Parts: sequence; structure tokens; C-alpha cells
Amino acid sequence: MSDRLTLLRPDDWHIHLRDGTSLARTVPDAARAFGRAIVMPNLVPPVRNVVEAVDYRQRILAARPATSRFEPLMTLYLTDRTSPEEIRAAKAHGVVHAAKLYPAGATTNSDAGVTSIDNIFPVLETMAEVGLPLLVHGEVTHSEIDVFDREKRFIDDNLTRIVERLPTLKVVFEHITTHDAVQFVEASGSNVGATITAHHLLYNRNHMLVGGIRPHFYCLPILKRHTHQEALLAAATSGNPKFFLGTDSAPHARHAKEAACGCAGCYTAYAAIELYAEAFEQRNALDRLEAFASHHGADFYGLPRNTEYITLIRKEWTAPASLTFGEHSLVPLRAGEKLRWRLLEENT
Ligand SMILES: NC(=O)N[C@@H](CC(=O)O)C(=O)O
Ligand SMILES: [Zn+2]
Ligand SMILES: [Zn+2]
Repeated sequence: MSDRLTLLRPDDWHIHLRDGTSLARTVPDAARAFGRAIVMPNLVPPVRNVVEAVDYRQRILAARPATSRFEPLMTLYLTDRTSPEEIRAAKAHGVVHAAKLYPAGATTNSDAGVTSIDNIFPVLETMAEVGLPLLVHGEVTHSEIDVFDREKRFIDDNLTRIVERLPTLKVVFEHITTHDAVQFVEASGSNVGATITAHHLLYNRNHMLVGGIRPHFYCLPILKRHTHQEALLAAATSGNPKFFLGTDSAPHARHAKEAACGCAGCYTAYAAIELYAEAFEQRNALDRLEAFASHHGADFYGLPRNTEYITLIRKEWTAPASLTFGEHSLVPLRAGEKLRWRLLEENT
């Protein structure tokens, strides 16, 4: 088996870059391998309109390494008050590539999210009409629903209804974690796709909970049982163009993760493509990585594929124990452990 892997430059279709001093960490890390990234809007306050998206994009561009051509693709955060006019304005402007549905209370910085999807059907209709994709954090939030069942319940209670009522709306079911989500996406039309993270391909809930509770594996949707991990691996390596790369790299400072009530999110951007390569290699599917990482997402969004290439080499290295993150430190996924692949950085 070859020790070099050359791929068309991949894109990340789901990333959290945060803001302020965090950008000095997150933007160069994303730009080392990815040509573009769909930038999540869950800032405090969230990115709710085109003016805020344009300003945020400028702050990201200012944090790019000097020679980088990394392109942030901006998104809007849907609230109960988002208007169809805002959607039209965003589409007309051009920097906004999608709008994100966070059920209120489902995840980090989702308090301003949507309290009931019935409140946003007029907005979703406008999105379908103008061709702006809907990105979904697909979990219900009712306290009586078990945290491991929240994705499945979201499909049954909400996503099925959205897709039936708006058959032309492009929908990305973000960071899917279950066999149920894989089946839903496979059974839907070509307007429905899904992102899959590296950590949900590499890990299951045993990694988080056996032998001690490991806060750096805690993310939302939460890691599921091994059979779900297997379903995600099968989907990602299947060659089906509905499934594409989205890291959901979501940094939280060390003190916010290693706490009595730790934040949800795993930081993978520093070695994301390497982690995906490892997952694909486990399935003997390295030949399928390029399509998943570099073709399917661009095709789904109707954007041109990248034209440059990157090279990964099989070379063991040790992930840093911690990274600088503004005035704080950040413990990345795999901290202090071995990684099997490494990006040849001269390509970035
Ligand atoms: N995935 C996570 O666990 N956290 C994300 C939010 C999200 O994508 O749900 C974050 O912004 O920290
Ligand atoms: Zn999410
Ligand atoms: Zn996310």
C-alpha cells in the first residue's frame, strides 16, 4: 500500500471558527488543508443577517495566513424572527451560502434558535424558492427524550415533515450520528445530504465513557453505540454523493471542557484530513476519501470543485497535548496520542 495519498484539495462543509482572538487558532488550522469551509453562525450574538455575515467574513479573512486563499462560506442563524426578506437579501448578496436551523437549546449557543419549526415555514419556503440550502442540527430538545434518542426523534417529528412539505429545498442533515439518519438520507431525494465528522467515524460512546469520563470526546450530537459508528463508516466510504466531509471542529477552552458541567464540542481542525484518512484506511477505503472530502460537498452546494491538490504522507507523529487559543489553551482531539497520516505542509 502506498505511503502517499494525493487528493484534490478538500473542503470542510461544517466548521466553528468562533471569533476574536480564537480566529488566530482556528483559521490557519482550517486553511492548512481545506480550500473552503461552511462557517457556522452560532456566535454570541449569532450571525442573523447579511450585514453580520459580511463583517464576520472580514474578520476571518484578516486571520488567514499571508499566502492562503482559504475561502469562508458564510451562513445565517435562523431564529423565530428571521424574515423571508432577510433570506432574499442574503441570497442576492452572494456571501451567504446557507441558513442554519438550531432548535432552541439543542447545543452550544443555540438559545436564540428556533422554538418550533412551524414558526419558520414561510422562511423555508423562501429558501426553497431562491435556492438557499437549509443546514440542520437535527436533535429534539424535550427534557423527557433520552439524549441518545434525540436525533432519531428529530427525524420523526421534524425532518420528515420539512422534507415532505418542501421537496425542492436543499437540506444538509449536519453531523449525523445514527444508523437512522443514514437511512433517512439514503431514502430521501437528491436534495438531501449529510455531513459526517471524523470523530463520529473514529469513535463511539465507549471511548468517551469506559474507564473514566473523557470530556474531550463530549460533543453534540453525542457519540452513539458502535453499531451506529459502523453505519456512519459504511455511508462515508460508500461513494454515495449524499455524504460529505464536515468536521464540526468546535473548540472550547480547556477549562470549559474539563469542568463539572463541560461544554460540547471536539477540536479536530488541526489534523482533520489526517483523522479522516485514518478512518477511511480502517475500512480499506482510502480510494474513496477524495470523493467524500473533495467532490461531494461542492457538487451538492452547486459550487465548482477545487483545482489544487494536497498530499498526505503515512508518517506517525504525536498530536500536541495542547494548543494556544487566545489567552486560553485548547486540548485537541487525540491530544498527546499518535496520528498515522500527516499533511505535507508545503502544499498549503
Ligand atoms: N458539536 C458540538 O458539540 N458543539 C458545537 C455546536 C454544534 O455543532 O452542535 C459548538 O459550537 O460548540
Ligand atoms: Zn450542531
Ligand atoms: Zn457544529
